[in-house]
Formats: sequence, structure tokens, C-alpha cells
Amino acid sequence: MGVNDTIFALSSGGLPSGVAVIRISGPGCADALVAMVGKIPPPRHASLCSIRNRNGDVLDQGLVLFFPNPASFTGEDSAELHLHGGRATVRATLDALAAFPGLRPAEAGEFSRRAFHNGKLDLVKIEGLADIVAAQTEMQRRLALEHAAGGVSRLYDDWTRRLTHARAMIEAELDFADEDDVPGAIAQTIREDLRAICAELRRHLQGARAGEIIRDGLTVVITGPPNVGKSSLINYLAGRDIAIVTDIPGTTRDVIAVDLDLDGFAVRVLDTAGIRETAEVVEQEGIRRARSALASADLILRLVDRSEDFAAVSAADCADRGAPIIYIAPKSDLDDGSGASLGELMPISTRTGDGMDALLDRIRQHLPRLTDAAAFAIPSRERHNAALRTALHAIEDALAFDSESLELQAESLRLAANAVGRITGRVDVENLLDVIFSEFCIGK
Ligand SMILES: Nc1nc2c(c(=O)[nH]1)N(C=O)[C@@H](CNc1ccc(C(=O)N[C@@H](CCC(=O)O)C(=O)O)cc1)CN2
Ligand SMILES: Nc1nc2c(ncn2[C@@H]2O[C@H](COP(=O)(O)OP(=O)(O)OP(=O)(O)O)[C@@H](O)[C@H]2O)c(=O)[nH]1
Ligand SMILES: [Mg+2]
Repeated sequence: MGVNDTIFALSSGGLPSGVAVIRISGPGCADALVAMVGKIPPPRHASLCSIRNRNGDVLDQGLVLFFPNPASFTGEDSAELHLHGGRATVRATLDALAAFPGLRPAEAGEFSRRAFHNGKLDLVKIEGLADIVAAQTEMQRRLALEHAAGGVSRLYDDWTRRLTHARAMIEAELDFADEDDVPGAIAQTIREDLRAICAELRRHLQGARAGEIIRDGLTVVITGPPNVGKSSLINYLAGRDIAIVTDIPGTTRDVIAVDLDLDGFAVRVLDTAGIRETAEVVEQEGIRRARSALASADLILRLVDRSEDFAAVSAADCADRGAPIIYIAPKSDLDDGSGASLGELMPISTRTGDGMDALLDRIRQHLPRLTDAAAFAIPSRERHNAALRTALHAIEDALAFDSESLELQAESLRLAANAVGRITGRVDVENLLDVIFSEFCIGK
């Protein structure tokens, strides 16, 4: 799709709404404004205007804004039409825009793509922006904002800059080893900074798990034998009757999901089929799905029936070494006090609510603890983690080469800087020359 096209879209979401915002971006913006509102409103000021189609019919009275390039979200000439949010009003205005030559509806993410191409936003900020729009919980919002606002890009840009600088120093030593202008004893300070970067990268990567749990949510899977009370538990946690509960073993077959907000964290709870030997084909498929849900769990709630041998159950789970497991003794309201010791089993009752606060507290222990705003400067995507690990290993390689192997060191540092540069989408190797020339007076 041509970047010379002028694109437009309804940016404000579902209709009807109080106000609807149509965004326009591209070189045809100003002409479209002149045709539709009779003028180009003063830059970045909301002007109340009559908005007309090409026949001169008034479609709506709305607030119109013009953002001349480059000072706009996309970096191009942009405009906004703030209309009344009725379906027909918006439709008529979109139709009027489509009738201009060179104007077409925007594709998904196309405004942000243009912002990236015009150097307004790097990839991490763009991803953060997408996460802001998708954020459902307070922690997702904070994580997304930290990325969109540039807190994380600053870190990555700083590492890229330092890696490029280190490489420039080594290349300079290679190329100009016999000239007096280039300091010879740079190796030690470079090595120190590379070690510092490694430590910073490792610390940053330690936040990857928290970032993943915040963005994707903590997946909690309820499991146990048939009829033990799994569906009753998900209904209790959801606060509604989402899963069918009967006293017939083998009731649940499909995996049923509920999204909870626990202290601002997204927690996805899955109810699954009770696991047992069965010849019934539908139930077998349910059990297969239950097992695959278990494989994706971050945390397992294992409901233990009083007929089960707990020692054998936990021994089998230990051998599994999957996600952490909370063992639960359900239906505590039926306990007459004569039962065996519960040991590490948590008693709960979905009838009386007994033990539920304690269970939620146990689940909370598996959520990340983030104390201040800076704690949200953590990786949020596997794409970032993979690149950061690549960079870390490349720097470790560079440090492992002896001082004779300057070419190999430089090459490892080039790989490291490229890996970090790819996260933000600005791998700028051209910088290298600038750094050399600014640090040393070569060609004086
Ligand atoms: N009406 C409206 N509200 C909105 C947006 C929008 O596009 N329109 N945004 C859309 O995401 C967010 C705000 N983000 C924006 C980011 C940059 C610029 C902008 O004009 N940037 C120029 C000038 C900066 C300045 O004057 O300080 C620039 O970067 O050059 C505008 C909105 C949220 N609210
Ligand atoms: N007294 C008591 N009965 C409960 C409690 N929780 C569940 N039950 C009963 O136990 C029976 C089975 O409950 P479900 O929640 O359907 O059990 P399940 O583990 O989902 O069973 P399957 O889907 O067949 O694997 C139902 O009759 C529930 O009413 C509880 O806390 N106390
Ligand atoms: Mg069930």
C-alpha cells in the first residue's frame, strides 16, 4: 500500500458514541479539509466547523483539528474530525472522505506504522501503544505505559549506544593501532563497561517472567478427579454460574475459562474435565483437553478427593515437575472432624466460602511484586527476551576472546548491538563512523 496515500479511519471505536473521532493522515489532508470544511483550521486548535460532502450538503457540525507535518502523531499532515457519534453521521463522513482521489480507508495499525517509518515512535513504543489499547487490568496498563512512554526504549538505546561505542573503540585500535592519536589502553575501560552491560541485561531479563505474567495473565488450571468440585470452584471464583455443576462424575468436558482481576493482575482460571480412566469417547476428548490445559498452566489448583491417597498423588506430581501446585481439600463443610490430617491440603468449601480468602492469598503469592514505577521497565514480549538473550551471549563471547582477537570481539559486539537495535527497530550501523570521528581526531 502506497505511503503517498492519504488514509482515514474511525479511531474512536464502537458506535453509537457521544463523540466519534475520524483521523486522516497523509499529503491529501489539507485539500480534503478545504473541500469539507472550507478552510484549513489553525494548527493544533479545535475549531467548530460545518462538515460537508462534495455536493455541499452539511453532514455534521463538529470540532476539526489540523496537525501540519512533522508535528503530528504520524509525522505527516494529519487531521481529526470530531463528530457526533451516530452511525449514519459517521458513515456519511467516511463515504465523503472515500470519494476524494488519493484518500482510502486505513489498514489496521497503519497510522502507527507511519509514525514508525517517520521516526516518531520506535517498535517498543508502538508495541506499548498496542498494549495500552488492549490493557484490561491496572498492571497491564502500567506495563504498557512504561513501554509506550519510552522508559524501556531509553534502556535499549543506551545499551545500543554503549555497545556501538565499545566496538568503535576496538575497530579504531584495529585500524589505527600505530597512530598516536588513538589511545592504546582503552581495552580495560571497554571491558568494564561490557561487564556492566551484561549485569544490566541479566537484571533486566530477570523481569521477563513478571512481564509475561502481567501481559498474558497468570494461567491457573483447576484439576482433580471427577465430581471433586472443580466446576463449583470456578463458579465461586467467577461469581456466576459459568460451568455446569451436577453430582454426576464426568460432567465437564470442554475447558471453561474465566478472566479474573486479582489486585490489578489478569488471572485466567480454567476448569477442566475430571481425570480418570474412561471408555466414553466424549469424556476422553475432554480429558485430553484437560491435560493440554495443564501443560500450559502457570499454577495448578489440584483438588484432592478424600478417597485419594495424598502421599501417592503428591509423589506422582513431584515426578512431573510442571507448574507449581496448590493442593486443596474441597467440600470442607462436609468434614465431621474425624477425617485424616489435612497436612498441606487447603480446606475450602464453595457452599460456605470457607478457606476462599486463604486460597486467593495463596494464588497472590504467585503474582509478581512490583513496588514502584521503575519496576515496570521490564521486557513484555518474547521477541524482546530472545533478542536480549542473543545480545547477552554475544557480549559474553566478546569478553571471552583474548585481547589478540580484536576482529572477533568487534564482530560479537556488532551482533550484540544489532540484536538490541532490532528490538526498537533502529539498527543504525552508520553511527559507528560518527562515534569514531567524535572520539578521536582522525584525519585532523
Ligand atoms: N484527539 C486525539 N487524542 C489522542 C490521540 C490522538 O491522536 N488524537 N492519541 C493518539 O495516539 C493519543 C495522544 N498521542 C499523541 C501523540 C503525539 C501527538 C502529536 O501531535 N505529536 C507531535 C507534536 C508534539 C507536541 O506538540 O508536543 C510530534 O510528535 O511532533 C498527538 C497525540 C491519545 N489521545
Ligand atoms: N457439600 C458440598 N458439595 C459441593 C461443594 N462443591 C461441590 N459440591 C458438589 O459436588 C458435586 C460435583 O461438583 P462439580 O463442581 O460439578 O464437580 P467437578 O469436579 O466439576 O466434576 P466433573 O466436572 O464431573 O469432573 C456437585 O453435586 C456439587 O454440588 C462444596 O463445597 N460442598
Ligand atoms: Mg466439572
